[in-house]
Amino acid sequence: MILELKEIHKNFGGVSAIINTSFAIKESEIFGLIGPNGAGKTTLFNIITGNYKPSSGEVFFLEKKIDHLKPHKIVHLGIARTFQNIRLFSSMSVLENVLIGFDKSIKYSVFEAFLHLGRFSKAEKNAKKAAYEILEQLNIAHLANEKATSLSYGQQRKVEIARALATNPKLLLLDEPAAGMNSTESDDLARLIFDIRDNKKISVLLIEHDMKFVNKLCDRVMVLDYGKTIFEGKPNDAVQNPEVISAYLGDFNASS
Ligand SMILES: Nc1ncnc2c1ncn2[C@@H]1O[C@H](COP(=O)(O)OP(=O)(O)OP(=O)(O)O)[C@@H](O)[C@H]1O
Repeated sequence: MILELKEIHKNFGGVSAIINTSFAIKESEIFGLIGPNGAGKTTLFNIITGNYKPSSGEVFFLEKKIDHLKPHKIVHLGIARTFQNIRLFSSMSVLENVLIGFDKSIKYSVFEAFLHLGRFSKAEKNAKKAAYEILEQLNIAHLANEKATSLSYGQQRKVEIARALATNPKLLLLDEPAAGMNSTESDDLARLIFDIRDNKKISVLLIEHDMKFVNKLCDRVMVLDYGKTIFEGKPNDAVQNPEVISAYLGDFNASS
């Protein structure tokens, strides 16, 4: 297992956002987290990335217990994420936004950086080359010098994914990656996620409301409702499960 959550509870004051949730993701799996607004999906992401501590329960990444670690340590171990609301640096170019992801792998002294010497310029050159390779894989290398926030919504989401990939993750967490995309963009994104999984052997955990996207992409899904797990299994079975339909999918089934 690449990731394992055991009996997670999370309370915010009087609100139980997550109630006794356990699940595990296998290596090279694409796993979907779905459920209505406020179900606790983003809270689970924040627990996995170390932004929230669970009230109780444990999180293991590649068999190592990580629920007590700070977010930057967890990035170093190999978990990267994107956000529901895109978080790019507006004054920076696409390339510069992606280069931020490489910080953890660049080792040089402040003195070397100041003089643009030795390891600094070598590390900088290597990081730029690797950033271009990622941008090429995502078909946005031609936009490297554009201001990140001048791009279309779909392209900005790709820049966020590029920045996450720059940290060289083993597990990628995507929070509503297809939100706001048209069907051509979301088909393109699905191909990209398959490509990341197949060629880079990165496991993917994603939150998504677009059930067609989830059906196409995910090996397994977990459905949350008010912090409780109401289903875990194949997406095709989820859409036929009565509890899932009444909690979440009524509209989806009626419209498809
Ligand atoms: N920092 C916080 N402080 C207090 N309550 C919080 C906090 N973060 C989340 N919650 C509460 O926890 C519950 C779960 O919220 P969460 O954002 O995880 O849901 P979600 O499934 O990601 O919803 P959405 O699909 O709208 O993003 C909600 O009741 C929310 O108000």
